[in-house]
Amino acid sequence: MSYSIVNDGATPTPQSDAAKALLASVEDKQLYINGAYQAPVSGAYLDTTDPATGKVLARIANAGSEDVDQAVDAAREALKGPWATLTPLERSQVLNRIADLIDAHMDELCELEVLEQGKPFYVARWAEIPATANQFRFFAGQALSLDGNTVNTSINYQPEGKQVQAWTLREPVGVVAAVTPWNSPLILSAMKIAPALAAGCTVVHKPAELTSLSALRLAELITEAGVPAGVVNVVTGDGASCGSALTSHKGIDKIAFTGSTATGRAIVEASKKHLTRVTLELGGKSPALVLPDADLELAIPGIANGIFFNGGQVCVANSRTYIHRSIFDKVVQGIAAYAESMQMGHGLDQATQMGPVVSTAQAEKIEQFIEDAKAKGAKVLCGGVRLGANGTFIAPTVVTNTSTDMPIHCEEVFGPVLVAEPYDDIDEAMAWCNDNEYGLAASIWTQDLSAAHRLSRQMEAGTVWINCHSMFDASLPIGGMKMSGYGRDSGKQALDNYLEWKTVCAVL
Ligand SMILES: NC(=O)C1=CN([C@@H]2O[C@H](COP(=O)(O)OP(=O)(O)OC[C@H]3O[C@@H](n4cnc5c(N)ncnc54)[C@H](OP(=O)(O)O)[C@@H]3O)[C@@H](O)[C@H]2O)C=CC1
Ligand SMILES: CCCCCC/C=C/C(=O)O
Repeated sequence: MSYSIVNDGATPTPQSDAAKALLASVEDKQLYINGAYQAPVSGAYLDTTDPATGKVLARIANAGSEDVDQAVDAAREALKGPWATLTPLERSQVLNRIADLIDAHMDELCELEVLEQGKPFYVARWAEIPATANQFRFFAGQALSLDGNTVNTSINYQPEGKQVQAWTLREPVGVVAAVTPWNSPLILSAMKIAPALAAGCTVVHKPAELTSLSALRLAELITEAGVPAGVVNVVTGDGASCGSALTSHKGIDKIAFTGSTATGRAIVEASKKHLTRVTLELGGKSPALVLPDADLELAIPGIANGIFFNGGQVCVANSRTYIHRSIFDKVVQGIAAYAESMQMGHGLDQATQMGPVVSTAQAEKIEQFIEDAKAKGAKVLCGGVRLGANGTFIAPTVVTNTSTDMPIHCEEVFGPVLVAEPYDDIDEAMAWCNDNEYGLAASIWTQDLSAAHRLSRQMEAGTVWINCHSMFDASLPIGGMKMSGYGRDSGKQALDNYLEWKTVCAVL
């Protein structure tokens, strides 16, 4: 099979003025602090490029510790009011307005993400950016029901004519550092900013240095919706200086992170100094377990989409699949045919089903996983090649004949690479599913409901899908077990990350 990229990955003309401006000239983008743009103290900037072509789109400010100090000060000041003192209904209305503004700027936000991240337009337009708006809508609803409890205590203290009464209050945890990655920039930012705002917190957001443009635009829309200055601030720059200055800052009360397990560990270390609260949504190596009775009309495209969506750069991607031997050939051939039919191209090309991965470095890393597996005897059923002027396109790949200790089989590749292996015994297959340091997600493909229930209980994963994979909704908590982190984004559970319990015990 020879692979090709439509128009050699050349950039089609975008629709929005914002995207056109990015392609027309290289602007310096500043830090968004206290409701206004300001230059970084150091005057240092980093290039943001289109991964499909390598073209520089803009230069983002590389914030240092003095800039981070200013952003944290602004967020601390904003904590005093009026944001946290608005009524729940007022906060809820503002969150709904943010969602409406995201919808109103849909094409612009999609094109920004496509240009800086590489994703196909349909991924942004039909999944991630609508889901970003829905995070704000969901948490607009949650903002209306931040209830404490009244408590019947057993305190044996009854001064004459008085009684002990106790109750709990929910209060914002304070200033939140939201540190987010490059794979799905806006939706993963919204998963932190929306519940933080619903709880009455203020935020300093540090987006990934590769994909900061859409985060800056979101901050502008948040201000336009009526969020007061200083409530949401954006510090751009590299993780080593800007990210670590933020996550080790004394003025931060809570760190909400999505990204790699290695960086998650560094953040936990940084948080120890001030005992800052941390939630972590980290890497994964999620299995798809296919039983002999699976509906293959669902399973074949479902598993293919579960790994090839967004070029496999999804924390929950089903990067391993264990398929009953009786249907193994049929399933892997079906997935390989799906892979080979995928049109690679620039994300702005409406025909594109798979764009480039985010950077040349990421493409090299993925290529190394494939080459290492080949050298150790793995068989590449399709794909396995790196293409494109910028070397950033990886053809959708299916690999078999691997062993569970090969890096491609047990480590997070974060690219369009599926490991597929046959099994004979379901207990052995379940053991393979759980024999991994990660525990983020899994899927089970069967028409036997009893088996689905039983196996979902055995799976060591924060989310188990049955006859589907990567189904997200703002109402569904997402997060991991084991080395995939702790805490949950999305769902009403996510609000707990941003709220403190206060106990009031009174003699009245
Ligand atoms: N779970 C997920 O959704 C994701 C998983 N990954 C995994 O991680 C691998 C590497 O990707 P990578 O970009 O390095 O991901 P990182 O985890 O390093 O990046 C996530 C965010 O953390 C920031 N960061 C980096 N170092 C620090 C630090 N010391 N303190 C505070 N913040 C920091 C990054 O900044 P900067 O902008 O400088 O990168 C970015 O904003 C991928 O191949 C993939 O396997 C990556 C992204 C998302
Ligand atoms: C419909 C929304 C798609 C969301 C993709 C979320 C990615 C999560 C992650 O990689 O952490």
